[in-house]
Amino acid sequence: MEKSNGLRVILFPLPIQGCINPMIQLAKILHSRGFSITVIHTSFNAPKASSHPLFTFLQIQDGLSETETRTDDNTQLFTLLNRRCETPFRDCLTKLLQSSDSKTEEKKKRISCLIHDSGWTFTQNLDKILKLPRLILNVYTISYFRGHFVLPKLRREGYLLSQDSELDDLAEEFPPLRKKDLLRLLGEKRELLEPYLNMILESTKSSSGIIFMSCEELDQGSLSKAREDFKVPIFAIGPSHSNFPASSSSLFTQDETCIPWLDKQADKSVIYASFGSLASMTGSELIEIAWGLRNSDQPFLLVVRDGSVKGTEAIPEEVMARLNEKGKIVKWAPQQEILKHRAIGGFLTHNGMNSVVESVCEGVPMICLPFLWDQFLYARLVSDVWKVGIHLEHRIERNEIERAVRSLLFENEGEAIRERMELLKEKVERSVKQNGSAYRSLEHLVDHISSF
Ligand SMILES: Cc1cn([C@H]2C[C@H](O)[C@@H](COP(=O)(O)OP(=O)(O)O[C@H]3O[C@H](CO)[C@@H](O)[C@H](O)[C@H]3O)O2)c(=O)[nH]c1=O
Ligand SMILES: C[C@@H](CO)CCNc1ncnc2nc[nH]c12
Repeated sequence: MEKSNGLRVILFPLPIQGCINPMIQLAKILHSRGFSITVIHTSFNAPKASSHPLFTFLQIQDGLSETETRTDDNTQLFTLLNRRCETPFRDCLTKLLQSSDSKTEEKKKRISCLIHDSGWTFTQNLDKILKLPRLILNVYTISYFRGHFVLPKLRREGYLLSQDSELDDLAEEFPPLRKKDLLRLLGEKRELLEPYLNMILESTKSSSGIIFMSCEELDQGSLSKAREDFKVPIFAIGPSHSNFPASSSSLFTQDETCIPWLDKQADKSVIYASFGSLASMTGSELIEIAWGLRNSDQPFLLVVRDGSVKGTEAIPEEVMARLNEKGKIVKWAPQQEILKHRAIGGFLTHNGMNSVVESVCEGVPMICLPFLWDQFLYARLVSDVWKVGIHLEHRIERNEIERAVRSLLFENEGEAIRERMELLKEKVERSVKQNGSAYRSLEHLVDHISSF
């Protein structure tokens, strides 16, 4: 760890697991470069301060009620958060800026900038008052971020298909999505999509720079295009999961019995299945997934997050007994440790950004079952572009899942996928190592922040 460089950075994550993890990771990276870190966070989904004794945490009151947090319209949730947080955030930051002029040793560190999730849009209203450089942390791939601004237009025009046969075709409007993916994406409940995306675009363009946790190796061609689009400095600092694990920022309690259970399994034999912190499914979909895994006759570790199954359908006891012969079902798992484990042979995933990147960094091939939003795009990157996974094509059926597991573990297709995954993993590793493209981008970011 380098010693302090006398500068403090203020971080402001969006309060969902998939956004907290990359922000805490960024905090660890910047801290290792000598920056002091203050994290401002909402009371909703507050990160555990005690897991990060080196950082300062400040909580603001978002005033969200239980029911307001339990919506299936994510855009609505983020819009509401933006409305509720503007005043408490401004007050909190103003106080901080004032006290950093004071003389105590710790507070003397100069606040150099604010880095917030791209989903916070009210912050641009404060630029004039606070006069603090503002950078955006973007948790998407560059390709998704650039591409997704077209969604409101497609929605307005009523993106439709005339022929069933077109469903598998590439969606020219937003490659590498296929038309069927785009239909699913546009079908999501998102009442406030257009105004929200407009505000994200404005806030991004008026920022002092954008940070992506992706890199050129994962986002071929998009980086130069994004520089043209947004006209602000862009830093693609890459995923550095091996140096800075994300699991310490978990909002849920991890089931620690997973690792001893994995220790008893053969090399590359286990399918790990998990679907992130937002996706939900019906009880019968869960049962199809569980039977698909069970019928493959391979050991499996399945995460069923509390609240992720719609309705009250629990897995019937006699089914549970059959599942337990081969599998282990937990509520939340130490995912990164699991993906690192020699016993893991594949990852049945919803393709959230963090899960995909963690899987690539550990070289674990995937079976793709995206549920929403950006997940559809990463699933196509995995299956159609990088070719390091098998896509279930949105069919949640036990036979399909069983077949995918067998192909991945025992057939030529799986062998080829594993070879390509090994190459992709090495490429990304090289990128974050000294003189790699992501490494150099991080150096530029550190210089940029230090220059304010
Ligand atoms: C289910 C489960 C997850 N995790 C960790 C792994 C990941 O770092 C993190 C989940 O992040 P993701 O894989 O991106 O998934 P999720 O939480 O759904 O992420 C949301 O945010 C992501 C980033 O915006 C989006 O790409 C997703 O579409 C969106 O749903 O939580 C665990 O450590 N244990 C678990 O059991
Ligand atoms: C507000 C954005 C950053 O610009 C958070 C990223 N994650 C997400 N953003 C919007 N809708 C989502 N549905 C699931 N995850 C989502």
